[in-house]
Amino acid sequence: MDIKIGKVEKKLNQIIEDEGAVYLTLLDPEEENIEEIAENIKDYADAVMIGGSVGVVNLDNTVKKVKKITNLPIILFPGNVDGLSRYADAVFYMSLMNSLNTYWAITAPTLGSITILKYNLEPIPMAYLCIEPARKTAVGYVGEIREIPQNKPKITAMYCLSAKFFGMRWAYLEAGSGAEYPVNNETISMAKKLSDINLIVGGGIRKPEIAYEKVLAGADVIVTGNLLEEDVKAVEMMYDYIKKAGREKLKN
Ligand SMILES: CC(C)=CCC/C(C)=C/CC/C(C)=C/CC/C(C)=C/COP(=O)(O)OP(=O)(O)O
Ligand SMILES: O=P(O)(O)OC[C@@H](O)CO
Ligand SMILES: [Mg+2]
Repeated sequence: MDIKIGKVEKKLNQIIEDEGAVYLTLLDPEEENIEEIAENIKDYADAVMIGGSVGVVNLDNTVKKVKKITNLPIILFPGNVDGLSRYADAVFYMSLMNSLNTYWAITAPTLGSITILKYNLEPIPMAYLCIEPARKTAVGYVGEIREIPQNKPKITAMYCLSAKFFGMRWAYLEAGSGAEYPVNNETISMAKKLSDINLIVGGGIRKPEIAYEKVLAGADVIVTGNLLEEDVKAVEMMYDYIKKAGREKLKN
């Protein structure tokens, strides 16, 4: 079997090339007003991520609903092997590289691999790196992480380099959903410079100015989740700032 870069990943790469930055919104299948969120993000998000650390139910229905409303690519963001749906387009095929438990680093993705093949989902190979303050969030607890400190940016950068050497094309710098503060700019810029892997940054990004800074620091993709659960109209300004930073990055 040939491993080819699939349609969704090509689209993300194309947006990075043309616009300098991608905006992904994360929807939690647990969320009650999923339709309202989908309706509001459809003109701004480049693609939709769907997933949760705990309590994932009705995933198929959620994916179908979001697909019908938005027509955007749906990328699964599985919190475990049950986070897969045949109705999605792609899946972040992720290893939580800094987990203390090999289950999250390799067993869960391995157990999911056969389902991904059978469901014909496009796997997007990604290192999932949980950075301070992720330990205090759901993913830190569930994923049994060995938290990477923010004042040691080189450690994160080395994980990104390692991911690249392993053949992964993406690294997700995750401060944790609902994090008190996001991954700092120094960590992002060192990770990008050392590894030049496609960088996704998320967790605790609530202000467009902050997303703007993260893109200029080296993030290729910005993810917001909780923000839109709290104020769905915030999506427009978030989009504007991310794309503005993307254009500036392309100029330099
Ligand atoms: C590739 C396959 C099949 C599985 C990979 C499974 C792995 C490695 C999971 C890593 C550990 C984990 C629990 C990840 C969760 C990622 C995720 C869906 C986060 C979304 O945010 P929540 O943690 O649900 O946030 P809230 O607390 O805001 O709801
Ligand atoms: O919910 P927030 O804090 O935006 O985090 C989004 C994402 O990084 C979680 O995996
Ligand atoms: Mg959740």
